[in-house]
Amino acid sequence: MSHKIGYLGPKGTFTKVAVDALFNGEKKYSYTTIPECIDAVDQGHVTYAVVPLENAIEGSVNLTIDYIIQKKRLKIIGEVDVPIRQHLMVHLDNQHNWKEIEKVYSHPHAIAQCHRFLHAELKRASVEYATSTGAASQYVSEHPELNIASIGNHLAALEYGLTIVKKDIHDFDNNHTRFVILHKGDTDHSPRKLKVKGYKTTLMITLPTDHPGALHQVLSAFAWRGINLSKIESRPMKTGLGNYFFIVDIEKKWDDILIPNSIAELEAIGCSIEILGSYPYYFYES
Ligand SMILES: O=C(O)C(=O)Cc1ccccc1
Repeated sequence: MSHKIGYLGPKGTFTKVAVDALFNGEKKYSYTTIPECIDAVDQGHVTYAVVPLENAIEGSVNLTIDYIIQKKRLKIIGEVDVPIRQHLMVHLDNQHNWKEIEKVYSHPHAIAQCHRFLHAELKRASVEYATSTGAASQYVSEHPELNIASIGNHLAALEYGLTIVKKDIHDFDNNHTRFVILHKGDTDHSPRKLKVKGYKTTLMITLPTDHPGALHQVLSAFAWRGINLSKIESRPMKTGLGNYFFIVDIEKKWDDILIPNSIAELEAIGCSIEILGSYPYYFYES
């Protein structure tokens, strides 16, 4: 059976690279923004959505985390970590005057990954944020009369017929992004192309306000059970300055003993816990 999969599009985005690596022969639907992708799963227009979650240089994609948390019925059911190479591209008509580019278009994370390059080589250019690197590249292809460039991957250049004028402009070599598959509920029937590398469980933990040392107790509940954490991050609750929740990634598949017991221990001190998913992460192969 073929499934419908939504992704952050249009053509030529990094998310499209991730979705093509994960799924074979499924129907893929492009959405312009991350919230639109997530809504499409929530409302049943697609069965799965693939969205970026975290970048090695820029950190979390807050829009994704905050929006998943609002739509708590969705679960993370898989993850792939994709290497990210950023290139500067222009319309063919502008390939010889790219050093005089006036505006650079891209997704905010792509811009953030190339700050040093932009500061050193394109000081006079202003930055224009787009919903994705694909959307930025499409805009550049449609406006040959403007002296503008986009930042994106080589597929975007191919898809939109743009010329890459400077390759590998990301500031740090080890540039990777985690993409996650979201689904309503835990049952997952779609076949994946990639081999499983390991398992993670992602929790959202809200601390009690009247309990000194609560974060320390959260960490020790996992530590004394020998459970490894691969990420801990605080996000504002949006209820006032100083109110946070924590996103914790555990390097472990859901089990019937260790994880439930650590959660019970944390609930006993007044923490509230949401399970955002317990899922395999895959080896990336292009
Ligand atoms: O805009 C894209 O192509 C995306 O898929 C989001 C993104 C942007 C920068 C790095 C990784 C993912």
